[in-house]
Amino acid sequence: MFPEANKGYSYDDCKATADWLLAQTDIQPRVGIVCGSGLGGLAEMLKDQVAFNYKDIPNFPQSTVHGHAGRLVFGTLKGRACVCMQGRFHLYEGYAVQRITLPIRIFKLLGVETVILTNAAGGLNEDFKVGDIMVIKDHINLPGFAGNNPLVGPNDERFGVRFPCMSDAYDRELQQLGMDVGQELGYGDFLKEGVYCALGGPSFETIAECRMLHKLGADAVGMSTVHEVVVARHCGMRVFALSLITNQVVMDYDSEEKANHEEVLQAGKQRGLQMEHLVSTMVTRIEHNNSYI
Ligand SMILES: O=P(O)(O)O[C@@H]1C[C@H](O)[C@@H](CO)O1
Ligand SMILES: Nc1nc2[nH]cnc2c(=O)[nH]1
Repeated sequence: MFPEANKGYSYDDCKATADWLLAQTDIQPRVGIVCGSGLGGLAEMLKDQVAFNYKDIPNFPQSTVHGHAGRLVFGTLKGRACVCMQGRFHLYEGYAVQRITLPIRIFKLLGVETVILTNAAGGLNEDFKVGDIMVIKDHINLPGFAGNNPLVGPNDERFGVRFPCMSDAYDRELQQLGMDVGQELGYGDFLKEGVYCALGGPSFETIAECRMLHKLGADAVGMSTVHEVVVARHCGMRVFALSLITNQVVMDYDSEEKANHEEVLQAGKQRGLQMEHLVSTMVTRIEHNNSYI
């Protein structure tokens, strides 16, 4: 009934992977971080690192995209225990959506309560500039519209309910905290809020598609994150997510601009440090405020 590739990720399989990891580190993370394209530098900030290459972790897929190192790093960020995916998986790599979201369930079984995700995205909102950081307030899951939702298949109640609510997908207190921390750090000029829309990729959008997504209410477009968010919310973890606007999408037939992965990685290099600083400061504040954790 379900594709072969989706088999083998039962609760027990996820538990086996989580237990395998926990047996090799004393770090018990409460915060799980997923780094987007070119944004893996955050993992380097972790102290007392215990790192695993994805190829060595039972059941883990492999990273195949430039800018996604393929390491799971445990460590502490300003004293708080974290686990960080230095590289994520995408639909366009050929993995089933249930497979690319497996690490999120492993986060849950490791004891993670809050998930922080970053991504690189194209700006649809005409007020956005390259280098802007967008606090994600909501998403449009276009692969999900077509039935490609990570929760398709038998539901295991140990993870969550059959029909999870998504109207509160992005934790409102964490969004506010993100905006406050960004202002305190002096990022006001390039800190935005908005709606992220995910497509399957790997082709970038046509002009007509960008115009349509803009009309639908999306502020930024990418190829990830929403599947991870659905799985994180299904199993009750809180979510905070940031997009780095790495390029302006092309909306005009007279434009000579062409989206490409190199400019995406380049924008990550230019704004990476500020993204890392925002996330690490968020992590500190989550620790200091018991209402968040
Ligand atoms: O993993 P993210 O969503 O940051 O990666 C984006 C989407 C594509 O994988 C890639 C395009 O340049 O960057
Ligand atoms: N789909 C999509 N993903 C991106 N990731 C970074 N920029 C873009 C973009 O313009 N479109």
